[in-house]
Amino acid sequence: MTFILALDQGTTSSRSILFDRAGEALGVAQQEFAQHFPQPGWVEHDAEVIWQTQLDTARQVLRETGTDPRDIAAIGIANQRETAVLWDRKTGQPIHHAIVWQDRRTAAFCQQLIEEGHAPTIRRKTGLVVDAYFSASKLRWMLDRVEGARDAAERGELAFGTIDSWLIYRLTGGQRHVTDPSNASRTMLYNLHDHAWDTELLELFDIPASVLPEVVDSSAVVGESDADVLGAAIPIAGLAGDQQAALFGNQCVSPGELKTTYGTGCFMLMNTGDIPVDSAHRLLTTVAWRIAGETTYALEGSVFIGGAVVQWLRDGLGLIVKASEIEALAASVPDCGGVTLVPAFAGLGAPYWDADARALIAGITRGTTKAHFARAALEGIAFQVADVMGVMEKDAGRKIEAMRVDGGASANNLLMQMQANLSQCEVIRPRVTETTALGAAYLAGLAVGFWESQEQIAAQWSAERTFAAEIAEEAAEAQRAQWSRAVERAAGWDRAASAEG
Ligand SMILES: Nc1ncnc2c1ncn2[C@@H]1O[C@H](COP(=O)(O)OP(=O)(O)O)[C@@H](O)[C@H]1O
Ligand SMILES: O=P(O)(O)OC[C@H](O)CO
Repeated sequence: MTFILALDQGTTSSRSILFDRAGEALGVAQQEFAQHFPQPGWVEHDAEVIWQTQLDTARQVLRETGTDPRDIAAIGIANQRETAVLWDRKTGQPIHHAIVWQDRRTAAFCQQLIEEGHAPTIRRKTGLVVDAYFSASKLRWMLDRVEGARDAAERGELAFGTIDSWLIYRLTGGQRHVTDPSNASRTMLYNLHDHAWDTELLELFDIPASVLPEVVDSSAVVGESDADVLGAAIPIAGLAGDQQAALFGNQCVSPGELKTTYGTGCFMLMNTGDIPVDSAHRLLTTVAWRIAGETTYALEGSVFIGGAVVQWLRDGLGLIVKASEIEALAASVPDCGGVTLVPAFAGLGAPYWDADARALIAGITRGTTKAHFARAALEGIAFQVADVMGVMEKDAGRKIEAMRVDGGASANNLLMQMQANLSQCEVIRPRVTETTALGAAYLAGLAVGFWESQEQIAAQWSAERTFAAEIAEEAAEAQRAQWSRAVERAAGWDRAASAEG
């Protein structure tokens, strides 16, 4: 048994990566898939397409590397989190498009929960801020709005899952309906302290317990792939939300270690060990992983729009053809020329939690060019991450001196330098930036003895490049003050768009 197959099901693409025992990626297959925006603020995926693209890429990577599926020791899965799928247990068919984590359709319902005073209880039980981001209100919406769904659910005919559950259900030919605590802790239905679905919350969201998956460890054999799917029955032995998988893959395994993943969104997670630390600044308390029944927790700052702003410059404005072109365009000007871009396309996440904020570009003058827009877009990503780091430092009670990074947009040197400047810390990029897939592979490989210990894995991590701050603290503070003025103007912009449709 010589390989681990990692499935990295992200917001914009499905990827399959084959890893060897040295933690090296031997092959990668990737497919982007359609994003559906049926109404302003709504974001959906076709769950069937998610499955098909994931399956195609898995088959492709095996084919292209000439790998016999019998040589795969285990499958590990990392997935976009919170995105809710509801399917028919008998047919295995989704009864509605998946409602994506970025979707704001349930913002009004969440506001109502806050006004009714439920936020403190929800926070205490789940570690989450009440927001449309999480799965519970999305699931409730489907049960209420899809004809016949609630009755079918009451009869036990429907299954709910985040993307991990959905993929495992399909991989096992409908045999297994499971999730792990890192994913469960993003639903707003999972009690962090009881390590179980919470009856009171199920009642509050009007969710029948019959739709829920069984919660299993993040690193354990939870089933086998159906032999017809990949050509052999392969143990499925690792599963985690993609951000937690990246924390593991980037080897932030000791308390206090943190990373930020720059993908569609940006997610900063700090390992807090076996303590579910409560944030005083609206960061999320979340499960990092559960191994052999032992839960590790993390504090998280979630930024909804990261690399997605680069996609918008590419697809929405047509300023670039490929995402990677943004670096040269942005570097062609020495600064943003006074332009600030707040990319609040889907509201603002941590630390603002403002569902009604909308994007704006401020400070445009007659001399503004597309290069200034490109540079302001990158800075907008870095400013948001700097905001999150600011509150993470307050919660941690110390200055953060260094942060590991990963994800697609971490390849951008200019962005990483901006981050080091604005956050006044070292930004450390590892040799392998596919840490999400690697984390899932490690979780799976540990469960089947492919890797013997976490120590063996830790030895595989190494830095590729470190970015140190090149501007003085006062200059960083001045830039951040300007950013804050722009954020104030984006705040609460679109109250109407959040009305529940
Ligand atoms: N060189 C780059 N500079 C800035 N952003 C980039 C660059 N390359 C890719 N991206 C952005 O990174 C994201 C893809 O990263 P990835 O980690 O694959 O995301 P996800 O897992 O969310 O699909 C896209 O939003 C893309 O626009
Ligand atoms: O698809 P990504 O990598 O941007 O991750 C999305 C997050 O899991 C959403 O919480």
